[in-house]
Amino acid sequence: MIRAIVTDIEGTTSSLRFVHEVLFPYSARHLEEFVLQHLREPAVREQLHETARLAELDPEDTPALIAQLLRWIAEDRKSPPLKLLQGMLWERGYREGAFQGHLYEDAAQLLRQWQRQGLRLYVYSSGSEQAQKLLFGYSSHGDLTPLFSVYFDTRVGAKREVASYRRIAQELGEAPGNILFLSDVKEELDAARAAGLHTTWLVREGALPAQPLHPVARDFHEVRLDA
Ligand SMILES: CSCCC(=O)C(=O)COP(=O)(O)O
Ligand SMILES: [Mg+2]
Repeated sequence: MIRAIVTDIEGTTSSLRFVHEVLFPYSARHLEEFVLQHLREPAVREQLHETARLAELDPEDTPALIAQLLRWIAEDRKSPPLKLLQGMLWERGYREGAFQGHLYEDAAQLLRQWQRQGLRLYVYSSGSEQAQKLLFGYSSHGDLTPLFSVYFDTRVGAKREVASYRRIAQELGEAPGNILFLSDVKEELDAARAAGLHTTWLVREGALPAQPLHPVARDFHEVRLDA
């Protein structure tokens, strides 16, 4: 019996286009200014040090670190220090009304309905916890943060690793068989299923896979909880 739903964001609750055409370009435009303005803040320094460690750069060479972070944005690398810095700098964009978090109508409707039915709702995204809370807090459907109990990010592990889903189940105190994971990425679903979770593959655009190895849904209305 499904008691908890863990959802991905990009391509699942929210459009790829919003992330790639609004959020990522905003972070690319504002990264240098943000880093230089907040260089002395421990939270920012820590992520610059982590960038230097991962990219084998001099931690004092700020221009090289900024260039590395900009390359990671262009490559859509889910690098934890980049994701944490993006969360920090998107805050201004949301607060100033430069954009709202995109949420599909069906996702907003069904998430509310599932919560009313007594299901526990969680997010698991490569975007940082702060970035996730901003997206749902300043969403096109209002503040949806009260819907979710926990926001998991890459601190629990990478989304294509089986161990990450085992850890999530453990942290939720739920048997994996009571959890449904929603995502648009097959490799994430494969990892979740290998950990014993139920899965549903959101295919919002394009042709449905010929022989899907996971239950498929075009939108949240088609997600089945009787797995
Ligand atoms: C939730 S923050 C914006 C999305 C983002 O930065 C990202 O990397 C999306 O990753 P996901 O795991 O939700 O596909
Ligand atoms: Mg996704």
